[in-house]
Amino acid sequence: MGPVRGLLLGRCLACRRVVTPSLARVGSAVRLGSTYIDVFERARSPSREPPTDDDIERARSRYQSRLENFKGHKRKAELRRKEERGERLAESEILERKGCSAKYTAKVRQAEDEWAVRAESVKAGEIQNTFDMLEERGFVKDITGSKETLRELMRRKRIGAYVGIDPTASSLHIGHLIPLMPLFWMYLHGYQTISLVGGSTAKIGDPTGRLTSRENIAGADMAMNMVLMQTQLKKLWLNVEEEARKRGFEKEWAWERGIVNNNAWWNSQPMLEVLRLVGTALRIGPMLSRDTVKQKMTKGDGVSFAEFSYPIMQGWDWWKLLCQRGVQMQIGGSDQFGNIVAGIEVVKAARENDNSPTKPVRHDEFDDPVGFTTPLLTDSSGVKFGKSAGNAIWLDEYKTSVYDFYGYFVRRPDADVEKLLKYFTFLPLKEIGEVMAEHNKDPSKRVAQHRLALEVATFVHGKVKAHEARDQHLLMYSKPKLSSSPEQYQADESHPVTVNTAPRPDMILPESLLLGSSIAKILYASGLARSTSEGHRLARAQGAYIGGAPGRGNQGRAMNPNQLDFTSVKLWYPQETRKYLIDGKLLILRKGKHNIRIIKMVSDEEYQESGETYPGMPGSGQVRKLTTQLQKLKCGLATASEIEEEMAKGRAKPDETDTWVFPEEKSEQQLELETKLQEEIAKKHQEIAKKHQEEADARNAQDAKLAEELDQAPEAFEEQKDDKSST
Ligand SMILES: Nc1ncnc2c1ncn2[C@@H]1O[C@H](COP(=O)(O)OP(=O)(O)OP(=O)(O)O)[C@@H](O)[C@H]1O
Ligand SMILES: N[C@@H](Cc1ccc(O)cc1)C(=O)O
Repeated sequence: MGPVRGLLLGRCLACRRVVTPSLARVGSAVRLGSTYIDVFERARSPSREPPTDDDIERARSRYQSRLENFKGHKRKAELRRKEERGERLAESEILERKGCSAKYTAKVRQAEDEWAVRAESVKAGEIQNTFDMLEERGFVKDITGSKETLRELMRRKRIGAYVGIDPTASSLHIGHLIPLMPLFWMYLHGYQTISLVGGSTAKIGDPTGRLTSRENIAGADMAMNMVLMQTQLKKLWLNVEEEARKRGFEKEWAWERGIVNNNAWWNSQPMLEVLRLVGTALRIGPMLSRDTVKQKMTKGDGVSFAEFSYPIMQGWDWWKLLCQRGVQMQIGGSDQFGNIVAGIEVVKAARENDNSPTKPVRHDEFDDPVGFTTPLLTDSSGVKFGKSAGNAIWLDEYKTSVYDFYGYFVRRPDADVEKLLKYFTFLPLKEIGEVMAEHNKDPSKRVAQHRLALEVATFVHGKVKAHEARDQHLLMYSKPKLSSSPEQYQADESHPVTVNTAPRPDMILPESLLLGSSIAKILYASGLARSTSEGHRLARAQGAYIGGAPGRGNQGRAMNPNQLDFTSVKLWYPQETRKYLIDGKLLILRKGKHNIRIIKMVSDEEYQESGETYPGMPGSGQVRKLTTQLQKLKCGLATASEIEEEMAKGRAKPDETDTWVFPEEKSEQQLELETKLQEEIAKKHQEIAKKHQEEADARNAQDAKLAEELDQAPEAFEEQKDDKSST
């Protein structure tokens, strides 16, 4: 009350007049909250200019904010005392203490209240515990602690969870979906969820379950894998949103999903910090006795120090995610159990040794890190599906076509199909039961397999491609009964590029183009612009982006493959592009959100040998051919019909050397020339038609004249005829 009393009672907040002690005394009922009004009223004096309404309003708001400030201080002190007593602070209280905006804090508080209501409903058995749902669907194999603690934790807290994947290949595969699906389900039930791309861990390579070390991946390939994988994850997350809409999940403000790359911390991580926080606590003995280490040391090619440290790196990721995003849970395939257990040790050690005031505090067992693993998806011979085993079914349609992807699921045996429906689809269990009942009436129809294939293909590749694949399969194996009309496909295709319709992102382009041409030409060649001039416009309007930031110095230092932020493309000199090359050979361009090109630079000879061509390639012929045809037509060297015939031939059998990377996209110049040619042809046709008409008119006129003359003098006509025939 002290400082406030001084402020408020010392001076009237409206007229700024000093309030004398006697005035303050008059307001004996003066209390915080009414102070201003009382003091102000009493400060009014006929000898002074009375304050205006504006003065009063200003004073009122000044008073209000001081009051709030005061209340804030009081509240912060209260929270500090609560923390000192060792009591748990809610997330909103922590934010309040940190001085976060009142609006945001209020939202967090509301989310907490909603979660508390939900937790009570789960306790009362009105809502299913999310853990039970995951277990029912078969996602839980091993748990790191007691099942009851995990259930209770998931009931009480809107915890954060993550799944990590190393970008050691250019695509995800269906094996990855197994630990990702419970993460997606948790998102749909309101938890905070993160998918992590292990840009740094991939450089070391997880030795789990291997006898030989992973091969080093070149910087450019790693950067390409990271971009492709992040793009795929983004696509999956957007399709999860779509599933949520479809299945009636109502999205709340507190739902959180994200993709992070562990480069974000490893790129600037002092080794000393890791050694100090966790290195001192972890014991070599138990680490050496881990199965992976023992197996690889005795039966494989030995264990490098880096491989030995891999679980610590993975655990450090968890610690970082716990500090930054409150991620308390890790999910992985069953081969990850050892790494998850090691991660728990790392997190505990780091928490113990970290002295920073902002570290996540442990109050009880519900603050401990927890994890569970999912079963492994294996092929018919029991081998884990994965890139190392070489049996992966990829999510990238250019590595496994949508048709083959669909086919894989259609071929699943009857005995597995129900389990797979639970793993891979968002269908409620009741609906899965109905599908199975229908299937069991006549298993030869493979109703459940088709449903499974359609659901997964829709989730991964989008509705249009999934239905196309389904229809192709039905056509192949049974009498077609297509339920999806072509209009359905067109409806989606008429949209601009979306995650599910984006063209193939990786391509090659020759060195001479990438290092010797304007960025506008490169945008055109990569299919991101429809012409060089559109490329110009895009660059000028900064509507296209390039991966990373330029290297320093005139020569252009190769870009750091780990820094995959995007910078707006500008109209720079051709030699500037070099600065954006990753590892001297990879260029990443983007237009809009989803239209990405990962361009590998190859020598001109290599490009020529590949037989590829790109829009705007010198001598690729389209524009030249059209110009020649136009000139021929104008100079009368060819007739309109001949040109038309030639054009029709070109359409019916496209010249092999004319196959463009994105043939559906014609350049503006080409379109313009085509239009001109069409106009010219039409003009020629018109001219010919007009000439024919004139000739016909002339002939008709002559005939009419003759007929008239004949009418008048038939004999004369006969004579004329006779004359003609005699000559
Ligand atoms: N076939 C699978 N079944 C279930 N989970 C899998 C499968 N394949 C990978 N995972 C899980 O996906 C996550 C990422 O796996 P990872 O990056 O090691 O891919 P991978 O294809 O298994 O690699 P590799 O075959 O080279 O070991 C891990 O949690 C892993 O357990
Ligand atoms: N080690 C995991 C990937 C991973 C990487 C980093 C993490 O923080 C978590 C998981 C695997 O290879 O399957």
